[in-house]
Amino acid sequence: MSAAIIDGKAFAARVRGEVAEGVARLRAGAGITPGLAVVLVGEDPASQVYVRNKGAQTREAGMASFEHRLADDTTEADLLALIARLNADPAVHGILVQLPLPAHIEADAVINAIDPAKDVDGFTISNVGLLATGQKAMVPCTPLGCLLMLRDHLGELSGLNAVVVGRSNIVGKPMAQLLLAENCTVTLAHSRTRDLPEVCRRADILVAAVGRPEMIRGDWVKPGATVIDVGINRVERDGRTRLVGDVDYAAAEAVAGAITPVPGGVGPMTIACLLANTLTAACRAHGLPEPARLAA
Ligand SMILES: NC(=O)C1=CN([C@@H]2O[C@H](COP(=O)(O)OP(=O)(O)OC[C@H]3O[C@@H](n4cnc5c(N)ncnc54)[C@H](OP(=O)(O)O)[C@@H]3O)[C@@H](O)[C@H]2O)C=CC1
Ligand SMILES: Nc1nc(=O)c2c([nH]1)NC[C@@H]1CN(c3ccc(C(=O)N[C@@H](CCC(=O)O)C(=O)O)cc3)C=[N+]21
Repeated sequence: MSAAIIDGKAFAARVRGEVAEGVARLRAGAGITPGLAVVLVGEDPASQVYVRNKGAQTREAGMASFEHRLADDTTEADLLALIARLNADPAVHGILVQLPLPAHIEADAVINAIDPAKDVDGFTISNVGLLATGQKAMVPCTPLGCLLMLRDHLGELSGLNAVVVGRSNIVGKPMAQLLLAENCTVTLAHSRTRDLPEVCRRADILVAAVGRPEMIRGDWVKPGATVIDVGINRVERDGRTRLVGDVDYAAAEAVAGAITPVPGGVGPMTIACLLANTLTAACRAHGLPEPARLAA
């Protein structure tokens, strides 16, 4: 039996459609246009692709997009001054600072300078704390996208064994929090985990967020499991650059019950959730009802 393919690209298009409807209602009803500011420091080519995609999709959803591209040698003080301006700008409802930042800038200081109400990435300590304590927060886009796909595919998640491989602040840890809030039994695995294949084989839900091309083999996957592949890895194959995930897709697909492809899985959902969070932030800023279906 081969796995159902969870079509993140199609799902993301649906989510963006719902966001666009919400934006149109907000503009017509209250005269408010949600605005997203994206800040990119330096020239990282992958980041440039994402920033371009985000800008185009933001405008397509009827929102305002403000892009700030800063030189590699921008000082932390200049970046903090820009954040302060964006915090104070009523046309900006969401602020995203593309990571990683250059090494001479302290990323935590920059992130925590963002007004939590505008922190559409959900990376500030305030939003992290709200999520961890089960309070209303801005939820990080990648884990939120994974959760929406899991709910859509599985319905009820309660009681399932979930294994998240990777414990980063931007993916692994918030993913674990969201699955815990869904009453999964959560294991958070990482580079020091003993016998990772055995740990993975216990998973009804396996989320891979490692950054190592095709590390998760087919025989690490429990038959029938739902596999969410967050990894975006560029590899050279047959003289061409290709995008592969953290999961050996061909092998896992033969065992899993369902699996997300790379590309066309988690990536497009991340951007769709960023737009959803921006709409949510705009609604909250004006005390208006927010789009419940697009939240955690
Ligand atoms: N689709 C999307 O929208 C997004 C995709 N990504 C992609 O997801 C992947 C992960 O990103 P991110 O979370 O930022 O990565 P990080 O590099 O911040 O974290 C990687 C995690 O994987 C763990 N790890 C590394 N090697 C191993 C190993 N051999 N066995 C088990 N665990 C291991 C690390 O463990 P330890 O903590 O012990 O070092 C760490 O916790 C990347 O491919 C990235 O490009 C990221 C964000 C969004
Ligand atoms: N502050 C911050 N927030 C982020 O959310 C953030 C970040 N920094 N830094 C980098 C990572 C990575 N990330 C992706 C978003 C979309 C795709 C995406 O759309 N991927 C497409 C393919 C795109 C391609 O061809 O490269 C897909 O998987 O189908 C991928 C990766 C967000 N990140």
